Amino acid sequence: MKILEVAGLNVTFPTRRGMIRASQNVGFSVDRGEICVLVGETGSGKSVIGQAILHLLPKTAVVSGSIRYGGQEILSMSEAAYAHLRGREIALIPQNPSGSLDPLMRCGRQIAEVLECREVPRERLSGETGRILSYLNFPDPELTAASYPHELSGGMRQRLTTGIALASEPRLLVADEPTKGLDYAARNASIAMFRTLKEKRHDSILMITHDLELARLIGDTVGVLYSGELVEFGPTAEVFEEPGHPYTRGLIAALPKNGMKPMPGICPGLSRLPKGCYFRDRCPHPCTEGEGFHPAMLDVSGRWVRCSHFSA
Ligand SMILES: Nc1ncnc2c1ncn2[C@@H]1O[C@H](COP(=O)(O)OP(=O)(O)OP(=O)(O)O)[C@@H](O)[C@H]1O
Ligand code: NI
Repeated sequence: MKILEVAGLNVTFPTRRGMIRASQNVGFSVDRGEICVLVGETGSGKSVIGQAILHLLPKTAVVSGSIRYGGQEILSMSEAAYAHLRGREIALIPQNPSGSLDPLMRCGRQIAEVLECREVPRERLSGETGRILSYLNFPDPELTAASYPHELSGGMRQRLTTGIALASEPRLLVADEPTKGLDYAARNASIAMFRTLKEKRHDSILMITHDLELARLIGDTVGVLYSGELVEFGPTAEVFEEPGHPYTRGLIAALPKNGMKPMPGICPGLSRLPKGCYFRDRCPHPCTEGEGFHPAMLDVSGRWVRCSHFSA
């Protein structure tokens, strides 16, 4: 059962430097209880997809395509109608936790406040707050509940914002770079938390990250973005074991554990994309088709790859 279905999503920003095509014909879906991870280098259009799902794109953005949540079209929904979904049904775990935490309120209270908004009865408040805290991988949840945000580490603050998002019982969580700027230990704590959410609560999560290893560790499915479009999408284990697109192969080879072999070249600018294959200039095996023909996403038994040479 699909909770999220994105189809033919285009997001363009008209600017003085031309049209920036931040998202092009993006399509993928997320099943209930599944973690889907979108990866790609900076500027590849990851956050724009999250913003489109959350109705957070700036008014200047030109948007087309379809985003369905639980079968209901939400991309064209009015702001008034969408306001009923935001936070309650679809919640964002923001990249910067400081902006969403109240510095003057104890951490446990910040979760309890959201529960109060949902009219959770008084006698169940502390139990419910404790239950949410237990998912967040804090060494001492009670101590954390009694602390103020400035007394927590950056990683703990990030996990607390996830707890605040969970308190409204959303059915879909969108996490934009939840591990950005965290050190090794904090990143591992965050990964453990997302694993718990998946295993114990069966949360449906769309995660946006540049961290390929994070995708491998927690994603059920992974989508690889390049210059505003998906070049590969499929079950995580399959994509990592047998990447179908040369860009995915390059990303995997560039991981530290694989010898950190950098990919030569840079991606083309989003305001002057070439006519054919966007990856052609960097491709180790550039084909003649890719010169003038833009490859479509090919579906080979549930794996989607945007390369004329892909076959399973
Ligand atoms: N409001 C905006 N106006 C103009 N261009 C924008 C706007 N928001 C995003 N863009 C452009 O759209 C492209 C995609 O941006 P996006 O933030 O989705 O990238 P990203 O993959 O999330 O990168 P990062 O890893 O750095 O967060 C970028 O080229 C960016 O400059
Ligand atoms: Ni981003």
